[in-house]
Amino acid sequence: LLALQCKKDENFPQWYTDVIKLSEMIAYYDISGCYILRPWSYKIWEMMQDWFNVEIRKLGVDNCYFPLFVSQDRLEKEKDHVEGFAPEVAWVTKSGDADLAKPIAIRPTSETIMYPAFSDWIKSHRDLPLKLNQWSNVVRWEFKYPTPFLRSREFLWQEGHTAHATYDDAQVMVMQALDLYRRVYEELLAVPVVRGYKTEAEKFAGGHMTTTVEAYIQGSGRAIQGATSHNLGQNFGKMFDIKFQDEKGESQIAWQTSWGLTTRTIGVMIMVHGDDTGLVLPPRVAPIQVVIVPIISKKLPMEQAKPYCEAILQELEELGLRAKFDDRTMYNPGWKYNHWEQKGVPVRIEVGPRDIEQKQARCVLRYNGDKIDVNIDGIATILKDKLEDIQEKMFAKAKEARDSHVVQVTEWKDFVPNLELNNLMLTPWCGGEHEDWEEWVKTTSREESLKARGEEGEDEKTATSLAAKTLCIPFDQPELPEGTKCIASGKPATCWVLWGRSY
Ligand SMILES: O=C1CCCN[C@@H]1CCCn1cnc2cc(F)c(Cl)cc2c1=O
Ligand SMILES: [Mg+2]
Repeated sequence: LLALQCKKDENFPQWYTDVIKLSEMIAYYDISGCYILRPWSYKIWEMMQDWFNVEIRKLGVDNCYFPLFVSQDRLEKEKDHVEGFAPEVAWVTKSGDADLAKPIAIRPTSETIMYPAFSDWIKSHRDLPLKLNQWSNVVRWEFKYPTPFLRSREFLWQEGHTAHATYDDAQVMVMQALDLYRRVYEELLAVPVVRGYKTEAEKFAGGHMTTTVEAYIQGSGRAIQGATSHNLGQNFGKMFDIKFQDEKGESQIAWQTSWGLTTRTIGVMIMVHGDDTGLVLPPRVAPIQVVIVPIISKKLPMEQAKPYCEAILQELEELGLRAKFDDRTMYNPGWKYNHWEQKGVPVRIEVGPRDIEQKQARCVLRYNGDKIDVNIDGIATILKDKLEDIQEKMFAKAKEARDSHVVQVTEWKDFVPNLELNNLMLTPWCGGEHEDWEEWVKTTSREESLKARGEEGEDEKTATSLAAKTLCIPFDQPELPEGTKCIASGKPATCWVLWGRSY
C-alpha cells in the first residue's frame, strides 16, 4: 500500500484503515480485535501519559500497579453489575496442560481487584483521601466489529480510583479528572469535546453518576465517548466494606470516584484531523514536528547539504522541537515528501541549492499545504511559533466542524432528518428514565432512518448503528423556556440533552 485507496469522504472506514497503516501507527495481528501499536502511535500515547502524570501528581494522585488477574469469586462479588458484562470477560482456565482449580479472569477493569485492598488500607479519616492511578492494559472480549484504537479486545488506559470522606470531596475529584480529559483532547489533540452527565440509561450502572467528554467525528457524522469520570457514591464502599472512623469516632462509608482514558484517544485524533493524503498530527503530540529533507543533485551534493541541514536541526533541537534530518540516500525527495506527509509531520523543511545560496529554507505546512521561505537565521523561533499557530488553527477548524453540526431541535419531525444530515441534536428532555423514553427514541430513530433510506429490515448491525442515543446532558445548558415539552414524551422538559449516532 503506497497511497490511500479512497478519499476520506468516499469511504470513511476504509480511509481510516488505510491511514493507520500508511502512517505506520498500527500493524495487524492474527488474533481478531488485537493490534500492534507501532512506535509512531506509541510515542503519542507516551506523550499523553507524560502530560497526564504531571497533572495528576498536582492533584495528589499516586501511580501504582495492581495484578492483571482477578479470581472468579472477587470478580463476581457485585453479581448484578457484572452479569451484563459477563460475555466479555476473558478467563484463564489452564496452565500448561493442567486445568486450574478455579478459572481466573483477566481484568476488564480493576474495581474488584483494587477495592478489597482499599478496605484494608482505609480505617481512619486520616487515611483519606486515597488517590491512586494505574496505567495498564485491559481485556474485554467485545463482539462488535473491532477497529484499531476505537474498539479492540485489549487496549491501554489509565484508571484512576479514589476514596474520600465526603460526597463533595469525591465530586471535586470527578470534575478535576474530567477537566484533565477535556484538556487532553482540546490542548493536546486539538479536538473539541462536549462535557456533560450521562443519562441514567447510559451511566455506569455501578456508580452514582457518570460524567463524560463527547467528541464529534465529521467523517462519519457520529459522536464518540472520549473518556469518563464517575462519582461512585458509597456503592462500592458498601460492597467492599470500605469504612473509616470519622473525627467523632463514628464509622462512615467512604465516598469514591473512578475515571478512565484509553488509547481510543489516538483514533479520535486520527479521524478528526486526517485528510486525503493521510495523518495530520497536532504539533503538541507529533513524535516529529519538523523533518528536514535535502534536495540532493549535481548542483547540491550531500557533502554540501549535510552541514547546512545539521545546523538547522541543532537549532531546532536547542529550542526543544522534535526534529529529524532525513539524510537517507536510497530515497529521493519526492518519496520523502510523500512518506512524511502520510505520517502527518506538521512541518517539512526543503533545502535545495537556491536555499543554501540565499541562506533560507522552504517550509511546507502539513495541515494546510502553505509554503513559506524562511531565513535560516532564527528559523527555530519562527517554526516554534508556527507550530503553536498550527495547533490553534487545527483546533479552531475542528471546533467549527463540530459546532456547525450541533442543532437545537424541539419537534420530533425534525429529529431523523437532522440525523441524516450527520448532525448532533440538543433537544428538550423530560429525563425520561421511568418510562424509558430513551429506548423509544433509539427504536423510533432507527426505524425512521431505515424508512428515510428506503431500506426496510436493514441487517441488524447497520440498523442498530442508525439509532440515535443520548451522548450527555451538557453542563452548558441553553435557556429552557417555561412549559417547553420533551421532544419524545411531550412531558414538561427538565433539561436539554444531546443526541447523536455514536460509536
Ligand atoms: O469507566 C471506568 C473508568 C475506569 C475504571 N472503571 C470504570 C467503570 C468501568 C465500567 N465497566 C466497563 N466494562 C466492564 C467489562 C467487564 F467485563 C466487567 Cl466484569 C466490568 C466492566 C465495567 O465495570
Ligand atoms: Mg463496553
